[in-house]
Amino acid sequence: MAALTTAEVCDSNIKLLEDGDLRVLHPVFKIYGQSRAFSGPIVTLKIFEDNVLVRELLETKGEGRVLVIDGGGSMRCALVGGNLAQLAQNMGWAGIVVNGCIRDVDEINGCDIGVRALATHPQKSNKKGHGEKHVPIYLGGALIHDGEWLYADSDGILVSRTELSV
Ligand SMILES: O=C([O-])CC(=O)C(=O)O
Repeated sequence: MAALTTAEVCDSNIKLLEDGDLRVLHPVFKIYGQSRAFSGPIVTLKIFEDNVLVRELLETKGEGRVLVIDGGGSMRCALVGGNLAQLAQNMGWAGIVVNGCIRDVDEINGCDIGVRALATHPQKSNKKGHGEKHVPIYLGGALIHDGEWLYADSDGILVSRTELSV
């Protein structure tokens, strides 16, 4: 998205915003990772304090996709750490957005992906494997479907029903 900022997208797509085809996530996410601006097709994941499925997805080829994790906003453990961020980078994911916490922030900030999360937490999550992949999730005030497109930069995060032309 080098040539296109989220602000410009908002300014030039008022109709899409009104219709809900383009949504702005609430400004509650902090910015981590080397990539301050990133975009790609969304893979959704719904989990709660259990990150086994995060690893399962990040072990597949990212192909420029963005993993969007609804972790229920839990402030009690981290769903992504340095190892998973490194894995995401190695597998070609563009970014990870977490409605929840992350840890190993110094390592994550060294990874060549974009990461957004609510906060940091030093404790790891459960490892039972509970959760659902590719389901609709409600995150940052927006309903998000697997396969929609995410655009993030320093100003915010957009979700679009379709790919936006850049
Ligand atoms: O494995 C975890 O639970 C998360 C983590 O610490 C990492 O990715 O390094």
